[in-house]
Amino acid sequence: MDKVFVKGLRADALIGVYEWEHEQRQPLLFDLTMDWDQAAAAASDALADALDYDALSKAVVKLVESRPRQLIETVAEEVAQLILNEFQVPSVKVRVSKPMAVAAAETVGVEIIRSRN
Ligand SMILES: Nc1nc2c(c(=O)[nH]1)N=C([C@H](O)[C@@H](O)CO)CN2
Repeated sequence: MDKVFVKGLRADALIGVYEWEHEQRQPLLFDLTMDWDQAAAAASDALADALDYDALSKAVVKLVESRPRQLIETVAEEVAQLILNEFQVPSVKVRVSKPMAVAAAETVGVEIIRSRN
């Protein structure tokens, strides 16, 4: 299957289980990979036939920054469901990195793959 991807998408989120994390926004970075058949877009050269990665990226940042959450697992699931339902994508891989979470690590995170029923 063809893919559309977005790498290193940043959203400044209220995210975490600790008290300070409920008040201070911190960056989350998203790597998103969507299954998407490119044939129609390539033939028509029309954005209407493509998966618009700009619109998708803006929708993801808006969702992530909209309200506080405790776990990055929750964020990953919500982002996956948004992409599946709002952009009619058959399958998506969502990788969420939280670079400020563990001082001794470059980054930590979770990765999920979800498909439409
Ligand atoms: N699997 C997870 N482990 C932890 C999370 C998380 O979201 N998922 N969150 C925290 C804290 O918020 C941490 O990031 C603060 O540094 C701890 N473990």
